[in-house]
Amino acid sequence: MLCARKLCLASLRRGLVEDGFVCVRSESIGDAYSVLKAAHALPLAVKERFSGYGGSDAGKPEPAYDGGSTASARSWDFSRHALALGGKPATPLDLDDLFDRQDALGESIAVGIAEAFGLPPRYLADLIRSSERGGFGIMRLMAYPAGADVGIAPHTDFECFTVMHQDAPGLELMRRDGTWVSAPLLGDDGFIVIVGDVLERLTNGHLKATPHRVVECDRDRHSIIRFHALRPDAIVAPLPHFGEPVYTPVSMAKHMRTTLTNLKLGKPAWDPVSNASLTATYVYDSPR
Ligand SMILES: O=C(O)CCC(=O)C(=O)O
Ligand SMILES: [Fe+2]
Repeated sequence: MLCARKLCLASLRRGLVEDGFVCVRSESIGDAYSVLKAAHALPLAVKERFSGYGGSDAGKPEPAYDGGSTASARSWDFSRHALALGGKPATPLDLDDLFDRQDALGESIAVGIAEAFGLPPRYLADLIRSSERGGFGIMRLMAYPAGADVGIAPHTDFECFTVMHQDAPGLELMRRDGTWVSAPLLGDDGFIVIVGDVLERLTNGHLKATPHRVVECDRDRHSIIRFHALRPDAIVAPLPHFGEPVYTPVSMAKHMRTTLTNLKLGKPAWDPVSNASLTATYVYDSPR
């Protein structure tokens, strides 16, 4: 008979391979949405003083991942690693406690994914955090005003995996068969985990980065997103037991730099014709 742990790992594996996402239960998100709403309600002049705020109201719109649409998303972004752009403070918020809780959940998920795919249990967990400052990657506290046509255009996330929470419907995920499904509302303690570009590359395409988008909402919507990235110097290359490599090696830092620079140059991250991510399969001529 299969033990509970094995069943759990088998359903994690099946969900990530076949659907591209899984739902997990954890500690409640608590009062994070009241912090988020208060931060979004700050006057524009205040928001402009912080590097971590982005939105068209502050002249820093969310990139058009598909090269054409205008996203309504506004976001307070926070990271413990390199987000102090232009010498401005990142946010007026104290987000350390939420970030720590996200780190703890991310670590459990990283161990689960490693075990589910036959890797040493701490293989990913040790790459997604530094011992001094905690987890890599960015937390986003997002707001989508009611009524816009596009909340956020289709894309895949550039990091290893993403943990998502929403307070209203709007997030859609593309399944492996190309159909879009609405992400479920899971209550205070339920989170959606999706695959990022880095996990696709590490598994040599065994897992595919999960395309997702936020569609028009008829009421204000908020979400709390956490990207789990690898340490910047980690080389992302297909692991040997996933067969003959079909992805080129690249450092985490270079993958981020390349995807973000391309977006700034107007090169989309998503191909609306083939309905597929462009970033997950970038070909690199050198890892750094
Ligand atoms: O708000 C959401 O649910 C999705 C946000 C997202 O996809 C992103 O920030 O990359
Ligand atoms: Fe995303």
